[in-house]
Amino acid sequence: MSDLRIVIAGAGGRMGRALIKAIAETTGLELVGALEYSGSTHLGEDAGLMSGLRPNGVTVESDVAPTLNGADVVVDFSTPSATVRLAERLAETGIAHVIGTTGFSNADNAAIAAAARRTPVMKSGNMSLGVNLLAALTRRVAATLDDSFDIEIVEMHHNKKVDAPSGTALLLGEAAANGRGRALDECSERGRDGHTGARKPGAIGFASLRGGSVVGEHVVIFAGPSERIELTHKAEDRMIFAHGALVAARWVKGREPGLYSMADVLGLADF
Ligand SMILES: NC(=O)C1=CN([C@@H]2O[C@H](COP(=O)(O)OP(=O)(O)OC[C@H]3O[C@@H](n4cnc5c(N)ncnc54)[C@H](OP(=O)(O)O)[C@@H]3O)[C@@H](O)[C@H]2O)C=CC1
Ligand SMILES: O=C(O)C1=N[C@H](C(=O)O)C[C@H](O)C1
Repeated sequence: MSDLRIVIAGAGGRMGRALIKAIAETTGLELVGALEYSGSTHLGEDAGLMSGLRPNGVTVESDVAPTLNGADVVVDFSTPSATVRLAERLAETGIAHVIGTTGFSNADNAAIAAAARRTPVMKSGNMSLGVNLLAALTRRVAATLDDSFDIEIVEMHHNKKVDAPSGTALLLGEAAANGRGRALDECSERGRDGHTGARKPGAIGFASLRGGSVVGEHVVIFAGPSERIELTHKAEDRMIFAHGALVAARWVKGREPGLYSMADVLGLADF
């Protein structure tokens, strides 16, 4: 008997398959649907077999409406445009939405916030406990040190990642900006190249490296006069994101409509 009926969106991707495995390993969770886009080569496959498991009788589909039938929550690690479309559909149904997708534009974020006025949405650029604790620490350190400590965020990911900076780097940047009492949009410096001029005081800089099979590494650097603090997180297995997303799925079911973060789920909002 399951207590949570889950649909995975982006089912054929690296995270989709990790989530299908994590659901199979977790008591009380049931996979009731697996969504992919209409041109996907995975359509019609058994979701268990696709994920390296035994067949589970759930077929990968592109048709959203029947797949949602009876679901409590959709866990979505797909693409920004697919996630925004799904958020609009879920707002009509009241089914909860856990969003791990990254790479959203400001317009995408506004559309998701609008959907969250009608259904509960938990959205985070990183679902791991470690990164969300790192974000809380980053906010505290940024608030403690003044602008004589420059903040730079460096991330490295595998060579298949399509967005930069990573969602996690942006989450850490938001935390740092929040600690300094600023909006990230007003102080972020991205993609430096050529004659950039000296660094602006109070800026938050981002650098992205891509290569090999790196699951995800983030360093927040506070570079001051003659000393430097570096806060680091290294993800060694993407199952940490899958397990975090499933904790969020249990937490978000039955909440009031609203846009929640992983800090809410983990009780770190006032850390
Ligand atoms: N928040 C977090 O903790 C984490 C977030 N992520 C983010 O999750 C997202 C997915 O990552 P990852 O699994 O590595 O990437 P993948 O490219 O492996 O997976 C994305 C999947 O979504 C599919 N897809 C494309 N369009 C649609 C659609 N319209 N409906 C449903 N599925 C669709 C893709 O199909 P196809 O390949 O055929 O195009 C693919 O199977 C990224 O944005 C990534 O940054 C990743 C890890 C952790
Ligand atoms: O694409 C990935 O792989 C990851 N994406 C997320 C991000 O953009 O930060 C989370 C994690 O670092 C892995």
